[in-house]
Amino acid sequence: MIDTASIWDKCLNDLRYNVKDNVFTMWLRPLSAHQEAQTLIILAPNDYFVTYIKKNHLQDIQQLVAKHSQGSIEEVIVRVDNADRDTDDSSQTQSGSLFAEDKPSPTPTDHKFESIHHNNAKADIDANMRHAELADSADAKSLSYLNPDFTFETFVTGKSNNLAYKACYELGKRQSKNRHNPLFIYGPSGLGKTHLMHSVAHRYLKNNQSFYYFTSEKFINQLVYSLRNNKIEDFKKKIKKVDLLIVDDIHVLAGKTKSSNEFLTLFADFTSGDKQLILASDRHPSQMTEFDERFRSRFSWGLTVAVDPPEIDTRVQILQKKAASYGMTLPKECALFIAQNVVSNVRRLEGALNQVFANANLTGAQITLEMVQYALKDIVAMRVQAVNMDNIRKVVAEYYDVTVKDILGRKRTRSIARPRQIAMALSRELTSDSFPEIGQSFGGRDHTTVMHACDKVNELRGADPAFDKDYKTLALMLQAG
Ligand SMILES: Nc1ncnc2c1ncn2[C@@H]1O[C@H](COP(=O)(O)OP(=O)(O)OP(=O)(O)O)[C@@H](O)[C@H]1O
Repeated sequence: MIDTASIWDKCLNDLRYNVKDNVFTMWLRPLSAHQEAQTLIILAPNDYFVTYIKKNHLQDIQQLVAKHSQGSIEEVIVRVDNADRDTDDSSQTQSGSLFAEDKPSPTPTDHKFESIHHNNAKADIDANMRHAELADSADAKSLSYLNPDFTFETFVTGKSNNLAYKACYELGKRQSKNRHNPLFIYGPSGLGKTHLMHSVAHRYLKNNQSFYYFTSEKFINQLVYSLRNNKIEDFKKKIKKVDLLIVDDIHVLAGKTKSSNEFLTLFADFTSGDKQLILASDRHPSQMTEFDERFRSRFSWGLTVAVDPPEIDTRVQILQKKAASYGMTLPKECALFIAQNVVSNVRRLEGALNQVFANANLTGAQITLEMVQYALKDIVAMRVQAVNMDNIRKVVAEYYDVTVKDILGRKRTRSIARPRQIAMALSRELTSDSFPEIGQSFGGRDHTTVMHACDKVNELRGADPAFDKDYKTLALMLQAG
């Protein structure tokens, strides 16, 4: 029999490579595990950890446990480590069987997390039902999990992702005339490609249409398994029955000749008639040079859409929407601070938000700008960004929704002149530059203009608490950078 410590070590080792370092350090390393009969019990420090692990990592853990225990463990349970507690309150157990339906359990003590837990439990059951429904018509093991939270309703749109959103939304309509086939979505990691594709799949489910969602890795594994067991035709027949085929991370197929050739045969089926194909990749088809021309040209047959890193206001909206979905309130200045410091990846944005909530829950602190700044000090420290006048102008411009060009320009309307004065005052406070140097850097202005700006800002800070708060927020943001 394989011993528990070695199973758990192997799982942790795999998880370390699958998640970001800060997620691993914060959420996974503190877990421990022991075995009771065929059950692996994972112990977490508190209720919030249990909820978080169940929501974000339990499925991966279940798969890894199945792999490393070679089937000797049938169930994984996550529960609070009661070693330090007087009572063994088994009501705090949350479980997820490897093969059967999850068993939702009573909630943690903090009422704010009650709603998260209930939503998750319901979502997990829904997701398992979807799994079960699909398992009737196809091999359940080949199906990736359809994330119940990845829907159009939870997706925040902005300039960076609008086209991709609209293209997917059209596909989700049963009778859409604006279908492009294949739809190819590309962009860097963590920007919502999978979220959008799952959203389409949810709509297909709602319309009683069938689909297959594969990551390329799963597709390859399934293919290899089918080839080894002489079941390749059955496998393809099953896939061809569905209305929609989604293949995530298609770039992973590069260099896998057998798998990519089999994929091409499916490609033909899904880009004709009423069927639909959606592909996602980290780069544009023209940059997929590891694939030969046959693939690259086919990938671009339909519509190719990019998802780019979201703009600051979209990042703020994403944070506030996620916070609301947890039943939490995130003050605007806190959302701005996080969005300012986590710029290019929504997954990391979520990580930062989770870190804030975990911190608030563990310490009982209220969520204020100072608290957020403290909770994210490591993330902020990593963002090495000197406080200089260019940066100050950029941050102030974003905050007040004007452009850097406006700040450097000559317009005197208050909506522009005020941010300009604030940027000058911040430059004076946060850099060692002199009045004349600041004036020079702000479009060649005289030093007296800068002195006047600093006086004005000081006066307004004394007279208007809201103005003072904005100024402090900006100073904090800049210093944190
Ligand atoms: N515009 C958005 N609105 C709400 N949530 C978003 C948005 N963009 C991304 N997310 C969230 O960010 C996380 C990462 O998104 P997702 O997994 O879809 O990224 P991806 O582009 O597929 O990344 P990868 O290429 O690494 O698989 C998810 O939790 C998703 O819900």
